[in-house]
Amino acid sequence: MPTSYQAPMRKDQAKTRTQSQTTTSNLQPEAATVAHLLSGKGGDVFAIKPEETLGEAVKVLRDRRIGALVVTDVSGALCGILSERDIVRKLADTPGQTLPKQVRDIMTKTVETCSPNEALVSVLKRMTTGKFRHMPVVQGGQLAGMITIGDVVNFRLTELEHEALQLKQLIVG
Ligand SMILES: NC(=O)C1=CN([C@@H]2O[C@H](COP(=O)(O)OP(=O)(O)OC[C@H]3O[C@@H](n4cnc5c(N)ncnc54)[C@H](O)[C@@H]3O)[C@@H](O)[C@H]2O)C=CC1
Ligand SMILES: O=c1[nH]c(=O)c2[nH+]cn([C@@H]3O[C@H](COP(=O)(O)O)[C@@H](O)[C@H]3O)c2[nH]1
Repeated sequence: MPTSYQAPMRKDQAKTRTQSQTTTSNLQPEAATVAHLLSGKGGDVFAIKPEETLGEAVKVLRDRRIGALVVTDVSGALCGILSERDIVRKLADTPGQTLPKQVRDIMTKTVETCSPNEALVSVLKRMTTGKFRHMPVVQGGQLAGMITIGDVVNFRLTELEHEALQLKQLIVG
C-alpha cells in the first residue's frame, strides 16, 4: 500500500501558519530559507514504494491532489522521485500498457534534494536549471518535507502582502 511518510515534527514546524507568517514577514527575500517555508506548510511527505504500480501511484496523486511522490525503500530512505510528468511521458511511450508497470521502472533515481537551511532563492534557481518543480527536503539523511515551485511563489506572495501592509501602516500611521 502507498504510504504517507510523516516526518518528525520539529519545534519550528509546530507553529501555526499565522505565527510563521508573522515571524518571517521582516525577512529580506534572499534570507528566506526552506525551513521558513516548511514552518508554515509542515513536514509531511507522501511516499510510495518502488515495487508499487503506476496505477497505485496515479490514485495517490489524484486523492492527495499533488503532482509528485517521493519513492522510499523498505528502510524509509529516499530512493527516487516520481512526478506526473514521468507518468505522462510513459503513457505516450507505451499506450494502454503503462499503469501495470512498477514505479521503479520510470522514477528518477538520482534525486537532487535540498536542506532546511538552504535559501529559497537558491532552491528556485536549482529547480529552474534542473527543470523540475518538486524537491524533497532532507535533513540528517531523513526526509523532512517536500517543496514545490508553487510553494515558493505562494510564500513570496504572502511576504509581499505583509510588506505592502507594513508600508501602508507606516504611511497611514
Ligand atoms: N503550492 C501552493 O501553495 C500553491 C500552488 N498554486 C498553484 O497550483 C499549481 C500546482 O501546485 P504546486 O505546488 O506547484 O504542485 P503540487 O500540486 O504538486 O503541490 C500542491 C501542494 O502539495 C504539496 N506536495 C506535493 N507533493 C507532495 C508530496 N509528495 N508530499 C508532501 N507534500 C506534497 C506541495 O508542497 C504543495 O504544497 C501551480 O500552478 C501553482 O502555482 C496556487 C496557489 C498556492
Ligand atoms: O533530481 C531531481 N530532483 C528533484 O527534486 C526532482 N523533482 C522532480 N524531478 C524529476 O524532474 C522531472 C520533472 O519533474 P516535475 O514534475 O517535478 O517538474 C521528472 O522526471 C521528475 O522525476 C526531480 N529530479
